[in-house]
Amino acid sequence: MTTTTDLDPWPAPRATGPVEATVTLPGSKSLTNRALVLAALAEGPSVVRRALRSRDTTLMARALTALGSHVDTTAEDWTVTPGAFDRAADVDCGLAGTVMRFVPPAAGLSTATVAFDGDPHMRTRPIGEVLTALRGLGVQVEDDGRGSLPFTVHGTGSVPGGRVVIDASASSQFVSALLLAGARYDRGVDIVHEGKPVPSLPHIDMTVAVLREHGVEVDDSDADRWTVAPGPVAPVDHVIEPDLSNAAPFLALAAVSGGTVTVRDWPARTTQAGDALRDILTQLGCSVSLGDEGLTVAGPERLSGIDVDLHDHGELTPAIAALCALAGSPSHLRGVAHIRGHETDRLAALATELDALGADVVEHPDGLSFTPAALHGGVFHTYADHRMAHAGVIVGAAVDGVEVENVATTSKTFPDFAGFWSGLF
Ligand SMILES: O=C(O)C1=C[C@@H](OP(=O)(O)O)[C@@H](O)[C@H](O)C1
Ligand SMILES: C=C(OP(=O)(O)O)C(=O)O
Repeated sequence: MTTTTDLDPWPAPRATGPVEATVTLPGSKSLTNRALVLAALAEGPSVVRRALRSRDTTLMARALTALGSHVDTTAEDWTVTPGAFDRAADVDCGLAGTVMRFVPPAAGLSTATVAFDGDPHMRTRPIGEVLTALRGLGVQVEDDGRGSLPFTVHGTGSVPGGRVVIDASASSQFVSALLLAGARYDRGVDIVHEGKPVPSLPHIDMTVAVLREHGVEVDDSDADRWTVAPGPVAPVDHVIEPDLSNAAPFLALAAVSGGTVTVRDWPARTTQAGDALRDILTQLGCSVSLGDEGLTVAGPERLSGIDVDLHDHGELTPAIAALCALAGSPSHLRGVAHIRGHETDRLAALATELDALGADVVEHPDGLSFTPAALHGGVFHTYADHRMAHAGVIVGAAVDGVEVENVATTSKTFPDFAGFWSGLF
């Protein structure tokens, strides 16, 4: 008897001609999980419309429910009714950076003990700076001294708050985490970053924007400093934008097939890092236009190589790297040392997997460079990383015989990605 499992290599669909498609994509992970946390800290019920229903957001809903909120995810629009954080809880962070970083500062407000753990790889992702900062703000945190999962927050019902200095060069989420709960701390929070530049700054801008929607007073007028005034968090009726980072493989499909793909509901103004795709795809030689129907990308006959700093939008690196491996001239992707701490060491994983398919790729401490080479088929390993799977299917659309191992790992941020993707060919 033959059995298949989710881990078995999945033959990636090959585009045999230009792909023409218009797609409606699921909601943003980053916006959904911020909306859920702030709704749970608010003074009354909130609605999260077009919430992303995926592993990361389900884990967030469960974590906030475990703390004491009521999160109803049965309908398409989710409702959050805040409740007292008064029960002992075990929080499963899975592989979600947003759950591991955003929930502990909220758990500090609980009157009970909250224990955190996650997937095996999650125990290697950085969190120590947040735990140290929380202790500085008056939260009792117990860990084994390694500054990683598992750890326990012993809530006392209130957090003094105040000023804290943090090195957020490993992840912007360290800052977002402290900002999200800050208004509920007795003295608010005053966060100062000291260290190498903070990556993914648009994600901190997103946190500030969502806080302001909830009526929270935030001052971000000085570089590397953010203050949140103590005060109530107002309930909000959120409408979640489509996930623009998850748009990358779909727009890339137009890029590699010489086709045309439109992503509906692309916001005219947004704090999502994925909006940078408009500029990056233009540099790669695509024609990009934002109109009433959405964002439309038309692929060129041959992609041009690029030299770009992805420090602000590192989560786009896997998809962009796949395009660079297929381009007709050399590329250099820089400024993304921090993505070695993402779902996997993405620079090492991309270099290994693209090299195995014939790419001429060099791994640098903070990026990757590519020289044009003919790619061939083979198994593309994904290291339980949804965006590695995106890189694999992009190459597979352009090259015969690419098989993507554990394509189901895409469920982190996209329900039934493989089914949706196959429907476009
Ligand atoms: O706050 C967020 O929602 C995110 C921030 C970024 O993290 P880093 O700053 O760790 O890159 C980004 O890469 C991640 O996908 C989502
Ligand atoms: C880095 C990512 O996720 P996380 O929220 O787990 O950090 C990502 O989605 O690319």
